[in-house]
Amino acid sequence: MSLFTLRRGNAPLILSMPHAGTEIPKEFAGVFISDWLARKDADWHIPTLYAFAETLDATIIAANISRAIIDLNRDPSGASLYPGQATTGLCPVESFGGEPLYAAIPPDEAETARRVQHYFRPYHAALEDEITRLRARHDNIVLYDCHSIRSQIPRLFPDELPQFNIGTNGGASCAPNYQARVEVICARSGFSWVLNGRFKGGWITRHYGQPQNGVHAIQMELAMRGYMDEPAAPTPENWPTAFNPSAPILPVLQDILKGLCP
Ligand SMILES: N=CN[C@@H](CCC(=O)O)C(=O)O
Repeated sequence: MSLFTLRRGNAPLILSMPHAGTEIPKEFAGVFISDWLARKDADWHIPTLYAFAETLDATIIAANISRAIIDLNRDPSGASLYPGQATTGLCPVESFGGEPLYAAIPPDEAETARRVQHYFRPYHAALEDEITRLRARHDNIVLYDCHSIRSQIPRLFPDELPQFNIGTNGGASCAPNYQARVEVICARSGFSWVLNGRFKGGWITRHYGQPQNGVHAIQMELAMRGYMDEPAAPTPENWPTAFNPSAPILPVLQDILKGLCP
């Protein structure tokens, strides 16, 4: 089983999809209460939604392994993304909604360290290599971290999430003009949007976003209603729903990536 899928391009644009994975390696058979629960919070259909980025010659790296094994968008030290707020951790022990994931004992320190070595490091080594490769060709590159989440998860946010949630770590992860390009397109799209609202950018955005070194990172958290139906209460019978190939947000995403990759 390959841990991630990599498409190398030559444009100054990398798409990272750390939560695209839905595979549960055999060694985790019986570890979770159910594999459906372990996969429930995946960023469903994200590689399909952004497949058009190949025509821009973007580099695309997408995880194949479920975030329940290890979360590629968390600090490998284990530090919380949002101290004091509800969130999920490096080796999450519960779903976004707070349901316990493990049938028996959750991972201890040694098991977490093993997963970091075996499942976390390879994705980040590949991502770092791609950043280095493209920076050698371009003075400035964009790392666009692709995410999506169900529109309503009361444990994480009280109201329905805006359609487009742009995260730049409070403006620290990219130069102002990159952030502005995305803001302008979202503002004229007619969809709801917010900059550095509930989702400010996870560890990938915060860690790799170094505008002073020509690496501009932006996280885009999409509300899933923009490209798939969302049942009021997901169950194994009704979730995940299919990808909507006529997703109304698709032209907006195309404009955003073209704007970041002129
Ligand atoms: N769909 C995933 N969402 C991201 C959000 C990161 C953030 O909290 O800003 C995640 O959990 O990593």
